[in-house]
Amino acid sequence: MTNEREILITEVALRDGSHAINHQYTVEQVLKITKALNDAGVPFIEVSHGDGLAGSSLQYGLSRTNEMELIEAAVSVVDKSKIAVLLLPGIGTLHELKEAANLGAKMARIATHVTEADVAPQHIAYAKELGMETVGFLMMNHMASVDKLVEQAQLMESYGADTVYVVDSAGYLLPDQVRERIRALKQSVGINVGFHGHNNLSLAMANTLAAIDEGATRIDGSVRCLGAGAGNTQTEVLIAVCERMGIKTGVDLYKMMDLAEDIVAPILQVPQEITKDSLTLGYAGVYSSFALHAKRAAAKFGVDSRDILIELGKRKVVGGQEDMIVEVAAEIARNNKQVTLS
Ligand SMILES: CC[C@H](O)CC(=O)C(=O)O
Ligand SMILES: [Mn+2]
Repeated sequence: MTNEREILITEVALRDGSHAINHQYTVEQVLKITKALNDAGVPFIEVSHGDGLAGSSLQYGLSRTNEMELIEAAVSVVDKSKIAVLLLPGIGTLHELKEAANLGAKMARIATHVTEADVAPQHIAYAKELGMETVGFLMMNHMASVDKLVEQAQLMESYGADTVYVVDSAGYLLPDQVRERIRALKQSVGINVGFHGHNNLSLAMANTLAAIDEGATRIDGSVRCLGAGAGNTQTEVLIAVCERMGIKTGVDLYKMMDLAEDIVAPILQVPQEITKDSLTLGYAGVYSSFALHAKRAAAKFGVDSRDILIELGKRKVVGGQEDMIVEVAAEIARNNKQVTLS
């Protein structure tokens, strides 16, 4: 790998990490974590419901605290870092985008399924109008060919996105696949290229390093790994690895380690690790945020959650189709019963 690289980290524990704690963040926790991230020098801190602005619902999980209160709290303690928000068109609307911008959010990450960038132009244009930096966040990246990805990234660029991300929502991609994708984007778009990994196959760090090596400069990390499924690339570890490799992040390693150990670890109800469910997500190519829903459906219908996830992978279910989880669980339970009876 070449040295003298510089990357800008977006910390996602206060958004993707919200999945890991059932969207139970309090204002006090957000204040403490954001202040520590700001002091450590993290450039961007994303704060939203795990499924983006307005995600709080029975379908996606109810937030304990209104996310606008969390955004306001985060903004109140930063003097260096910028607060980012995630928005999935169809879940969040221009209304929430405006509210977040009015509270002081400076970056809007507009997330679409990897083949559906064309639902984003209105949101990207409005975020720009509100003076925000914009990101086109192409989720479930493994579900499109490299050519399709390039086409969709070019659409994001044409809508005015400042950055386009390869989002490995399922933690399914292998390092060579990440390389191929980032390389193709670097050759075909003129905007920043970013990478967001999930650790379901224990490849988040390897994939992130492959992305950086191919020229990705916007990188997502999550302190103590807090994120959907097995979590994201662990920020404090990434900082240490980047220091060893001569890649500049501008983030203070000791401060990040202290934040992880003293503030974030005690919030976790269970340690963030690769469980049989998160491993199955990565193996089957399923949306990381489906893990907890599948676990609940498995308990309700008395079936193995891995069978549900494997079936969801076969059906190529995407974000927004959470209702399919219960349907699949019920179907597996019916089939199991028939086998027992026959
Ligand atoms: C539902 C939004 C999703 O969690 C966004 C994301 O982080 C991903 O696709 O990995
Ligand atoms: Mn994610």
